[in-house]
Amino acid sequence: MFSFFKKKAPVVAPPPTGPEAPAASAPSPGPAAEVRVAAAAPAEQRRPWLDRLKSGLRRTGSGITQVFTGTRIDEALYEELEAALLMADAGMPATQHLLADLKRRVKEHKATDPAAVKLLLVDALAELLAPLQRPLVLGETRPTVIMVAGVNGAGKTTSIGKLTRHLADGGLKVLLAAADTFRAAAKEQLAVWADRNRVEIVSQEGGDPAAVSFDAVKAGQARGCDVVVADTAGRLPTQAHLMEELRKIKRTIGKAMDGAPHEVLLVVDGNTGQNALAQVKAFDAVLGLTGLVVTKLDGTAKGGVLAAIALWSRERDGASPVPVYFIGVGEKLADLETFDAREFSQALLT
Ligand SMILES: Nc1nc2c(ncn2[C@@H]2O[C@H](COP(=O)(O)OP(=O)(O)OP(=O)(O)O)[C@@H](O)[C@H]2O)c(=O)[nH]1
Repeated sequence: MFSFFKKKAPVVAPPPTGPEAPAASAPSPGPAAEVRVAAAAPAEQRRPWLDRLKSGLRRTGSGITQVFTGTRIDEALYEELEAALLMADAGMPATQHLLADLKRRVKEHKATDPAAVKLLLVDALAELLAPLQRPLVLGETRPTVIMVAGVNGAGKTTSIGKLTRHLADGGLKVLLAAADTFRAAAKEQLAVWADRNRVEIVSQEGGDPAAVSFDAVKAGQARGCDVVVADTAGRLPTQAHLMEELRKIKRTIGKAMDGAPHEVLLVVDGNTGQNALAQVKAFDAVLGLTGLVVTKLDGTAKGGVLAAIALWSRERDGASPVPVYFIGVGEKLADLETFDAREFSQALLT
């Protein structure tokens, strides 16, 4: 379970008075909303999630943990580990990074048995993944505008649905922009997930996705929404015209509200392994990503891609790492959770 917790008391601007007050029709940014942070529930409430995460990651983890069932720490063990990490789609740079770091730790701790080395690998992986762990913060502006992109079937709509439920449960007013104007069922899918009573949707079948997003942001401002989430149609990064369309959606959202979108999220299917890393790089080059959601880590043998994303993220040209806000291990509401580097490493390897 995770919730959106209040971080600090609301900063309420005094209502404008006197001759400088803006005309009633002028758009007003309104008072700053309460800042909310996607935060994990207390440890004991998180236990069912940990069990799901552990079982979801079993296929990725088993190949790696098998390396540590022997009795000796020798070059053969490291070679096997290298092969296992590559099989898990960690990629060569992250694999080399982890091996070098692990050897250093083994020396430092004078570890003498494979079980102890495995625990040192948990530490090495947790440290590599740590920069990806950052909570999603909402409410620094009102509305906070979140644009969501990804390839077809990555799990965008499902993840938005789950996220929206958490937001609504946290008492936040959410408006969805069905900017996936290609797929007729996309709007209905959003509506089903998002609890019709509490979440409003701006859509326009067959319309221009940039126009839908613009209207949604304007509607979100006018209706005093806390969050506007724009769901875009799936596309491959090789489809230049569709990537250009994404750029246009982002630009148009910026015209509707200064500084928006405040978050540009990419949803990637963890089951696609190294391909997911290629998607992250390509979408980042076009959009400038602020966060990731990694879905379908259940049942995949390629969950090592998170290590590859972490290494790329840490070396990202002059920019801060792109955090993984949420990971998904199934289709149910409870299967989407905040990402925790140590929790992930432990679930994978122990
Ligand atoms: N096993 C598993 N399935 C998931 C997960 N997240 C989403 N799915 C499923 O993946 C399928 C595609 O999800 P959608 O949310 O429709 O994907 P999308 O990215 O919106 O798809 P397009 O709009 O076609 O681009 C659905 O059947 C989801 O239930 C996950 O974490 N694990």
